[in-house]
Amino acid sequence: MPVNDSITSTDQSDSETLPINELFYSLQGEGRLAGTPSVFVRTSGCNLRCWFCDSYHTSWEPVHAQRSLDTIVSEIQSYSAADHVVLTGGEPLIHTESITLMERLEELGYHITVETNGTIYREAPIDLLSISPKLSSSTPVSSRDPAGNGEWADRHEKQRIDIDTLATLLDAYEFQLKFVVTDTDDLPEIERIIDRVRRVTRTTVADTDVLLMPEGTTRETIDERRNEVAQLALDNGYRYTPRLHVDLWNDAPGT
Ligand SMILES: C[S@@+](CC[C@H](N)C(=O)[O-])C[C@H]1O[C@@H](n2cnc3c(N)ncnc32)[C@H](O)[C@@H]1O
Ligand SMILES: Nc1nc2[nH]cc(C(=O)O)c2c(=O)[nH]1
Ligand code: SF4
Ligand SMILES: [Mg+2]
Repeated sequence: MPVNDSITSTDQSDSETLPINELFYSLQGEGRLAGTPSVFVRTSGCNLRCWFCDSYHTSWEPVHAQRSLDTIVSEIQSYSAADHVVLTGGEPLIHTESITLMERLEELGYHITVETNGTIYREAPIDLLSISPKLSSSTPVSSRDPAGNGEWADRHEKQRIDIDTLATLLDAYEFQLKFVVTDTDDLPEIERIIDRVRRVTRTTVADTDVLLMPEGTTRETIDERRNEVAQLALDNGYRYTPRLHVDLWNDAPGT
């Protein structure tokens, strides 16, 4: 439990709401905080449509209940062992109300990680920005479209990488760059993106700030892919990140 959890907010946020797909307590499964007990708040709605999106009901078919920030904060506090919150989605930074939520959580002393696709800049009290820039292998071309016939492909392709926004985010926050790897062929594009960002940002992007994560939502898929992704990390000096939640709980909901 955060130390200053007795502070109550006096702002006008009681009337603000966010579309919430799910809220649950789990171990952070990905990235440099993997293994950390955390409350996950998953907003609904996304500006992209990755064909492999593991949160289908926030992107392709968004379903949600609008929930007041008060009830979201209360439910987070009900997990009394947690002092880390992960705000994810969908794309949490499409919602301005996400900022108010983070301001309230900061007042309460929580460590805040935001999982984002890196296409939107917002000023907010973020402790770790976990950016997952999307590669061309994420584009929902007709042969890989889970919901139609490639109707989203052009829009996704145009919006998935914005180097200036990425650089602005890296300059503003403690970050990790977490790439979803479907195949070893993804490597040249990852290198190009890092190279382009390094030319624009004022921050140093170390190779160990770059995390390679196997694509997959089930143990079977991760089993097939983890060794080649680990080898890519070894060969190039990048980090490998597991998907601990998949190892532990496979594709069970709320994990
Ligand atoms: C559902 S996204 C939500 C946050 C944000 N929209 C984003 O993409 O970063 C959460 C994390 O899951 C990753 N992800 C989504 N589908 C995946 C899959 N099939 N395999 C591996 N990682 C996946 C994303 O790249 C991101 O790091
Ligand atoms: N355990 C667990 N860790 C995660 N790290 C990032 C997640 C996400 O969906 O953003 C996630 C998730 O869905 N579950
Ligand atoms: S950007 Fe994130 S939430 Fe949106 S479709 Fe891709 S993986 Fe899913
Ligand atoms: Mg997930």
